[in-house]
Amino acid sequence: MSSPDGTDEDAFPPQAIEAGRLLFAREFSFLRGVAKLDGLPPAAPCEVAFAGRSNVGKSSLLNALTGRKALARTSSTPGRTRELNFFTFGDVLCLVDMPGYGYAKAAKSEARRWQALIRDYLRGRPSLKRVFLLVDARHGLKDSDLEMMALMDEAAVSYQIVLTKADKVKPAELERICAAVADALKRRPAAHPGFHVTSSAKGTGIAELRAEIALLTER
Ligand SMILES: Nc1nc2c(ncn2[C@@H]2O[C@H](COP(=O)(O)OP(=O)(O)OP(=O)(O)O)[C@@H](O)[C@H]2O)c(=O)[nH]1
Ligand SMILES: [Mg+2]
Repeated sequence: MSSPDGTDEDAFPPQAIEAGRLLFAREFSFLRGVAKLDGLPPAAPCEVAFAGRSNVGKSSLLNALTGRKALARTSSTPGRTRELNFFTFGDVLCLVDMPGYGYAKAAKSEARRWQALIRDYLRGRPSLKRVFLLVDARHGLKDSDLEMMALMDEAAVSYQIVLTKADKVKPAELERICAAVADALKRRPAAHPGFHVTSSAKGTGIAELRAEIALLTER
C-alpha cells in the first residue's frame, strides 16, 4: 500500500476516499474526558487514538478530520489536553485525543500520571484498532517518540506515524524526514510500514487519513 518513500500518497482508491468522507460526515460528539482508567466509556466497535508529543497537533488534526474548528481544544501552549478525550460517531467509531508527552515544563508528578494513564489505556483496550502517532514534520522522531513506539511494540498495539505541520517544511527537508521515518519503522514489529503526511492548517492528507480510518472500521 505504500509508495517507495513509505508514505500512503495515492494509495487510496476513490471508493476509500468516499467511504472516509461519508464516515466523517456523520453526527459527531464529545463523549467524555477520562483522567482515570476506571472512567473509560464502553468500547465502541472501532477505537482509534491520536498520540504524540505535546503541541504536535493532535487536537488540531482531530478538528481537521471532523471539519469542526473547535471540537477538540487546541492551544499554542503545550500541555493543553490533560485527559483521554473520547469523541464518538454514533456506535461506529470512537476517536481518542490523548494528552501529549515530552513536555519539559509539565510538573513531574503530572507527567508521570499522564504516562501511567496512557500506558494502562494502551495495554488494556482490545477495541483500540490503531494509534496514530503524530510527529512534527519539522523535527522528525525524538527519543520520547521512540519510547512511545517501544511501549506499543511491547503491548502489540498497531500504530502508524502521521507527520504533522507539513506546511511548515520545505519539500527537500520533508523528503529527508520521510526517509528517516521509513527507515526507523523497519525495525518495529507493531508499526504500520506506511505513514501519512498532513497539514491541519492546509488540509493536506486529511482525506487520505479519513479513508484509512474508514478502512479500520470495516475490519
Ligand atoms: N502551521 C501549522 N500549525 C499547526 C498545525 N497543526 C497544529 N498547529 C498548531 O500547533 C499548536 C498546537 O496544536 P494542538 O492541536 O493544540 O496540539 P496538541 O498535540 O493537541 O497539544 P497538547 O494537547 O498540548 O498535547 C497550535 O498553535 C496549532 O494551531 C498545522 O498543520 N500547521
Ligand atoms: Mg491537544
